[in-house]
Amino acid sequence: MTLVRERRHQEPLTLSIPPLLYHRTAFSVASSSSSSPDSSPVETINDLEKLAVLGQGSGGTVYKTRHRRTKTLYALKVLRSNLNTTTTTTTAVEVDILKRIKSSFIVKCYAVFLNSSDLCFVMELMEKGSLHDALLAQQVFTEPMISTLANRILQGLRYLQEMRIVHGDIKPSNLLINNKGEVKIADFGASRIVAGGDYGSNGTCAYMSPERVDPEKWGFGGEVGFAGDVWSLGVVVLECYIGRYPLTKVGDKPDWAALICAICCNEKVEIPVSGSPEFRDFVGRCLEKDWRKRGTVEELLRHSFVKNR
Ligand SMILES: Nc1ncnc2c1ncn2[C@@H]1O[C@H](COP(=O)(O)OP(=O)(O)OP(=O)(O)O)[C@@H](O)[C@H]1O
Repeated sequence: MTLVRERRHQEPLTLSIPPLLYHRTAFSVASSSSSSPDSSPVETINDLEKLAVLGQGSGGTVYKTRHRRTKTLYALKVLRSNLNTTTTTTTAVEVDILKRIKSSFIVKCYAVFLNSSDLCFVMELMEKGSLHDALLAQQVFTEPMISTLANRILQGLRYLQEMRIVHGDIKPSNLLINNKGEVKIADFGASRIVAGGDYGSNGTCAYMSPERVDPEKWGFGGEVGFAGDVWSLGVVVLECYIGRYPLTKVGDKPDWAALICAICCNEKVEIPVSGSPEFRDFVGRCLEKDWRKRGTVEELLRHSFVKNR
């Protein structure tokens, strides 16, 4: 991981893609209007040359790429081959979701190509990397910065909610930042279109809500998935304020049991007294353990901490 992070700051290195390796398939996603890359869409994967590795996730690698003719920069996420039934299903869900999305609060996907079993997602390049990178670099987040960030994530969640999509994996590495400093939601690997309250069991445990970790104790119902995304937002917001993962204490053994206990036990999450009353109330509404009492996206968008951002 350290190696990858170091490499992203190096001069672009040209990694050529073997010709004819990739071919276009029925997965191709129509690009939408507005921002500049749309006027020069990627027609084949060979239009792109790889410049550097941007990051690595559990399923594959993300590259910085450049369109050979137009010189437009894109991010290219390559999900590794040997797709089994589960990953194929997950990926098909991700592609289906991406096809429907058009929001300035969500990272744009211009096209998806299939290379035998590798899937390549051509995405909007988010030049400043992820919020996770920013936290690792010990960037200090002031309350106004956190408020703007929370407002954007909530607007993205509102858009998804209108489309009946639960993201299911809101966490710092899935929140990307562009050159303008705008945060957008990325990565729909764990997302599910809500049908009768069903939403995925994938996602990252540290940011999962109590009802996802222990549904028997906390119960479930129609809007439970959306409430889970709000919980994750609360964890992210608190993490930006504190500068480290906030639900376990410094010195706690960072094991699975401690994490589950911190998420699911009955005590309220501690919110630093140094925060403003608005900040403390906002985080408290997100990190309400009982999802039925938790703030909704609409309510939180009207909250004084994020309003008018
Ligand atoms: N569109 C993009 N623009 C710039 N950097 C990106 C983009 N997409 C991803 N990245 C970088 O690549 C990293 C890996 O992304 P990826 O979505 O593959 O995995 P992840 O979300 O970090 O982890 P996991 O898939 O295991 O949950 C991100 O953390 C980010 O730093």
